[in-house]
Amino acid sequence: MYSSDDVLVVDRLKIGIGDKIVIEDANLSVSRGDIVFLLGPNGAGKSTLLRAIIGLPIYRILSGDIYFNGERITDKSMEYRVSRGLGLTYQIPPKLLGVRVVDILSNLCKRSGCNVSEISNELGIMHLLNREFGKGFSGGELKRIEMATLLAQKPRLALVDEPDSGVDIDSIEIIVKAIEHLIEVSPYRSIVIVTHTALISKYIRPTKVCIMISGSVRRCGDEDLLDEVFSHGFKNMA
Ligand SMILES: Nc1ncnc2c1ncn2[C@@H]1O[C@H](COP(=O)(O)OP(=O)(O)OP(=O)(O)O)[C@@H](O)[C@H]1O
Repeated sequence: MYSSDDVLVVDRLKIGIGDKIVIEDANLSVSRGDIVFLLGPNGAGKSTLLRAIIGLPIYRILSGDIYFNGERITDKSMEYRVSRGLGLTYQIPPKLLGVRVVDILSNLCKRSGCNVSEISNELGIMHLLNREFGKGFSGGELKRIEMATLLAQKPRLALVDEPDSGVDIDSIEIIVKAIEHLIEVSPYRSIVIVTHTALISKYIRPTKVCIMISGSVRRCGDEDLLDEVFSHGFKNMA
């Protein structure tokens, strides 16, 4: 069903949070060289899908499978998946709230062999390094810090959740450069980006656009699908 070129395969995934079914029968495949944009209305389950792929424990896999680089990772821990090279915007555990940004980046760089100053310069966050993670950042500052934590993981495949939301027109160029950098460090030259806006597509052309509605991926196509969404919305795709 899937080709040997596939880097990530999500096969008929059903996800529950508590008693609620949030993802129903979701399929997604990412091949070498794929720049995948995942779009969909609010509450469709896009963030949940990314978090289930990375393996955050509250997202229970009820059925279906996830394969990364040919290996079935459905039952593997988040730590294992990250060690294999999957990366999602860093989710700060509550016990680390209050830790300085520089300490979090240093910790990630120690593992991956990156350079905190280089990454901080790239994202323009040098002046934020000594502030506490999770406290009082503007939306745009937070996005740049999140992108820095993702770059610091040097993931083989980055899953990027709404990098362009709440980001001003000047900062979007910084975010776009970081995304290009993530594609460069990916041995597959692949990435998955959840986005709501056309803003990012002005700079980065998707090779594949997928539409998620009510917990399942309804359609995938080429970048022309973006025009359809921005002209007609998601109504006709349900
Ligand atoms: N921790 C949680 N507990 C209960 N319900 C949750 C939880 N996380 C997500 N959900 C629910 O799962 C559904 C999908 O949410 P999700 O955040 O994945 O959607 P989304 O497509 O990313 O939306 P948006 O575009 O608004 O960011 C929503 O109905 C949401 O309320």
